[in-house]
Amino acid sequence: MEEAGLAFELQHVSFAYGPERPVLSDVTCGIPRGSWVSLVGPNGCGKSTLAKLLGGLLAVNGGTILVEGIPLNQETVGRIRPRIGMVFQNPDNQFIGATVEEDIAFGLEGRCLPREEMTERVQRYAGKLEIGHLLSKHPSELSGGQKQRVAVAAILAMEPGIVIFDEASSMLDEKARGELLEIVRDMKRSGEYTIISITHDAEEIMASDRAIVLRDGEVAADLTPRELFEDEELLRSCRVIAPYRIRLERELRRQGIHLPPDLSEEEVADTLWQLATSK
Ligand SMILES: Nc1ncnc2c1ncn2[C@@H]1O[C@H](COP(=O)(O)OP(=O)(O)OP(=O)(O)O)[C@@H](O)[C@H]1O
Repeated sequence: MEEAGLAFELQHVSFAYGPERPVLSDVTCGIPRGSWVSLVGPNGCGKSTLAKLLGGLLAVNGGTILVEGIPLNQETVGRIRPRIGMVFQNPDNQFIGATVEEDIAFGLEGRCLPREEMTERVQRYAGKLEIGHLLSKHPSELSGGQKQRVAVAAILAMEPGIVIFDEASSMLDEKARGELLEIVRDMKRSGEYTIISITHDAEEIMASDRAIVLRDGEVAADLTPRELFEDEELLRSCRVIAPYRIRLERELRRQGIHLPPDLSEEEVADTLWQLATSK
């Protein structure tokens, strides 16, 4: 693997919270720059712990994490951390400002940016996240989905190259979840970000480039979403349900009907209609 092409390279990473069995015992994997990787696995397998290690919020007990080729350690963490933005599960816990505008500006104040640039960035990222009309609102006036948009705007305004979403959509309703997924899709399309999403959501995994499966403190698999969704044993162990489309394809295969991959919903319906009416 070419080091320069990797946002993260993990070599034999281990971590324990205390003297008990380590949460992560030997994690080795690479995350290419500009890619979108889903981190999946059973509850308690250490996904959030790994996210915190990647974000420099915890330090490894053993092994190495390279961020864009630089070893993450006590000396480099201050330099590396601003490159990495993290969006967490609970939108309420992430709101720091008294208004949306203050909240987006908060992180920028820490960066000591000139006031005009700060104002310009708040406007620009509020516009991108379609929350420009909410800038003067108090968090109590916002829905969960709107708060999560504010959290994303606040992170993106700091212009990180890497963004980690730790179950960021799990507390949102279906509509807000779909909207957040669109935001992440746009981020991927822009080519400006390496994205890591910790998720159990099939749609989200399907939209990503690769899935890294954590189990028993190690990487159990590093594969494409389609490969993951075809592996029923692996899916069960991760507590992930394949998207309806893939489950339908699998059931049809059991009946001897092989649909070509990547058909649109309309094409699937047409193919099934033709099969049904040709008998
Ligand atoms: N601050 C902490 N102190 C001690 N143990 C912790 C701490 N945080 C997490 N753990 C433990 O470490 C293990 C891994 O937790 P972690 O949250 O990383 O898993 P996860 O895969 O993200 O789980 P989930 O899918 O349920 O969110 C769990 O057994 C958890 O109880």
